[in-house]
Amino acid sequence: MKTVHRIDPAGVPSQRLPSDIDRAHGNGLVATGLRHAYGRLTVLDLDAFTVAPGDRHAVIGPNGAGKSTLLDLLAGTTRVQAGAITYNGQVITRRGAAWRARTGIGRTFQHPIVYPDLTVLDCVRMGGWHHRHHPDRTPAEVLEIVGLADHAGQLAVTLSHGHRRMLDLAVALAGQPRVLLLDEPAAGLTDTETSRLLDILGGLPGWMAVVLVEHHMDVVAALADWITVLHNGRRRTDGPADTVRADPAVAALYLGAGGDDAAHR
Ligand SMILES: Nc1ncnc2c1ncn2[C@@H]1O[C@H](COP(=O)(O)OP(=O)(O)OP(=O)(O)O)[C@@H](O)[C@H]1O
Repeated sequence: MKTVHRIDPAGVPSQRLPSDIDRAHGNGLVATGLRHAYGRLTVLDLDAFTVAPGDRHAVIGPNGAGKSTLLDLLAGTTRVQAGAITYNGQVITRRGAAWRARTGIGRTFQHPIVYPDLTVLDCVRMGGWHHRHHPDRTPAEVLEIVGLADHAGQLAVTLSHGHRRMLDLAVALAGQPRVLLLDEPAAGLTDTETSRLLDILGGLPGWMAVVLVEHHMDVVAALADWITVLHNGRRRTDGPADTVRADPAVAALYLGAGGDDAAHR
């Protein structure tokens, strides 16, 4: 199994230590050979992706690199076409998003979905429905954490963009994930909101693994200890966050591919 993780079809050896990979196999999320295509366009072709407990793993890359597709496949919101996903040693490739959420894989969305008829509190209740009898935290406590306690009775659809993002995070947290997948959580946030987000994410328990897709490098710098760089659906490189962020080739990738100048922020 280890060999699979050390070989990349593009010839880029992963820098993940075998001990990390072993940990992920026993008690984490492991994807191997994920390929995804829309029609004839292959948008993801990833040899391996591992998330061990407590990881703070950022996935970066220019627009269209396949980052959201990867999260969708890990969360089960998109069906796996090729490849395999295991979680805590159990094959979950064919399991749907609701099953995965109940089992501990939570996510937020690049474009949060808001139910027009539900209050903020009810949305969080829905997120934690499978833990309603023995929640680690009540929905009201989760709202307190994300700073939305004063908005509990408000219709979710009336929230500002920044508050919708916080609600999306609250819904995910109410599900008591062991792996939290975050799709551009800082997109469109003000500086104050971003700083609040960093406080919230920085305060997450150490056992919770976080996978962060993000263009804002300051957010990545604050949270990630490991970075995978995707380009055209493939793993361009991965490694410790400081090393990858300092790599001139990574900055060039953003600028050269017509992405924003995120690598410099
Ligand atoms: N439903 C779809 N139908 C066709 N093509 C799609 C669909 N969803 C995504 N794509 C394409 O797949 C590729 C990867 O998209 P994806 O959203 O995963 O990239 P990304 O790295 O998350 O980009 P961004 O940073 O812009 O959000 C893009 O070329 C995108 O246009």
